Amino acid sequence: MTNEQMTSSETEPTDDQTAPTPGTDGLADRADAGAETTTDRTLLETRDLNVYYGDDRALTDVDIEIPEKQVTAVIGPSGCGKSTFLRCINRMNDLVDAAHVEGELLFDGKNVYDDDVDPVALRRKIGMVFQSPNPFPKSIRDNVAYGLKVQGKDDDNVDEKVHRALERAALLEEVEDQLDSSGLDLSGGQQQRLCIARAIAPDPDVILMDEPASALDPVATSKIEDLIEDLAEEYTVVIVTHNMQQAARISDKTAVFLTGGELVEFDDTNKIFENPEHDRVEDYITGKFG
Ligand SMILES: Nc1ncnc2c1ncn2[C@@H]1O[C@H](COP(=O)(O)OP(=O)(O)OP(=O)(O)O)[C@@H](O)[C@H]1O
Repeated sequence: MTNEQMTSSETEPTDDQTAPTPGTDGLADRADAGAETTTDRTLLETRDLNVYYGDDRALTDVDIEIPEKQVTAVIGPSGCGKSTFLRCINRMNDLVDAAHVEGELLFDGKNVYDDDVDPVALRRKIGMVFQSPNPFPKSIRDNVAYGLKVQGKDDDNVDEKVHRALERAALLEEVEDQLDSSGLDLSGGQQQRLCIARAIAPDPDVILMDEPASALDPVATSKIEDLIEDLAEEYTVVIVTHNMQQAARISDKTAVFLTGGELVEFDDTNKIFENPEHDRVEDYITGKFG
């Protein structure tokens, strides 16, 4: 297992994890830099981003500016590159041998593909939640504490941080009396909120979500949607969804990718759904294809 693989949030922790030395990850510490809450400040930006799997291009010349502390939805038909785009943001595509990235992806002005950026540190600042809830076969407490342990912050405050993350993920009330029970004993919706708590425990700036509610029933989905809207007060959220109603309900901005990995339109969600610029986007939104 490589160092990179160890800290992808899907991966089981091991005993030999070491925390990277602060200040050597190539990334600025936004908290220390005194970053303030803003609404339209760009936090993530791509310039001419192209991604290939072998010779096949999955993303084509993508230029986008994703604002801080808002929900950006990424929609489009199957195979248009939504997940590929998401995985570029925290360099999860590094783990795919065939993947090759060209162009720039700036996080707070820094190209995450620069040689001096540590992808492990990057993934702590840009956390990820996957389609199927994937808690570790460990206690609820240890699932949430996992991110802190990897970060070398397994200190006296760990319980307080676990509580805070569970509260932030709207799960604390339901599990407060069973923190030592297995995370796998929770319902699907609770497991997904546990995974969200695990992602936010290290206090990231960005949370990437790849269809986080697609495996859940309507009640659990609704809770996750409420939570996502809430999280955007504190975090920048980028969510891939197949569900256009969900994108319309919870996002501030929507990016529409179409076949060939082309970003065809990116705008305020209301504009995309009520009056898109491009006929192809309108056709997609109105269900004429995809
Ligand atoms: N690991 C991989 N190896 C080779 N090709 C891949 C890999 N992952 C994705 N692709 C290809 O890249 C293109 C974009 O895939 P991606 O999964 O990003 O699309 P998507 O829009 O997220 O699709 P879906 O909505 O079906 O999940 C597709 O043609 C897909 O077959």
